Amino acid sequence: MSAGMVMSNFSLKQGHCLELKGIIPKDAKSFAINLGKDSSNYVIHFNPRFDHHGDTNKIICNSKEENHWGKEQRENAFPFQQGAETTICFEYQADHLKVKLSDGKEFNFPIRMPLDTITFLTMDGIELKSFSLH
Ligand SMILES: CCCO[C@@H]1O[C@H](CO)[C@@H](O[C@@H]2O[C@H](CO)[C@H](O)[C@H](OCc3cn(Cc4ccccc4)nn3)[C@H]2O)[C@H](O)[C@H]1NC(C)=O
Repeated sequence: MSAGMVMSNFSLKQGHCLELKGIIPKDAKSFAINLGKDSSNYVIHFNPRFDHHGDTNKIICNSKEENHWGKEQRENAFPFQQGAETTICFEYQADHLKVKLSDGKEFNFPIRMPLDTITFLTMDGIELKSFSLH
């Protein structure tokens, strides 16, 4: 399993997108991408599950404030394959994040805690290939 990657030397400002390309391990049960302020405060926990916690081929999103999880949001779109590369864009807007998937599908996730810029990223269970801000 890919060890967790942490990045904190960037600023995703409102109106801009963060594009991440990553390789999903062949044996992945799930992977997670977290964006926010620090390890206790995520504006989004993006957690595609192949087979984990009773979820099969579902994206689970949530927020975390001072280490407390919020309400989960489940998405049915699931353009992920174990062993393959994927590209995900996170567009930061004032009251939501627009998440754009590699098959062109997209969904919104509400911003539940105000944050001027997103400066913290962790990736678990997926190997980062490229990171770009637009
Ligand atoms: C019905 C009563 C039980 O509800 C279940 O409660 C579980 C425990 O709270 C929920 O699972 C948690 O959901 C959170 C989001 O709401 C996070 O996804 C929790 O995982 C955090 C986490 C990250 N990591 C690192 C990681 C992630 C992926 C791959 C490798 C390492 N390890 N644990 C994950 O353990 C799970 O989503 C929830 N299921 C439902 C249907 O609500």
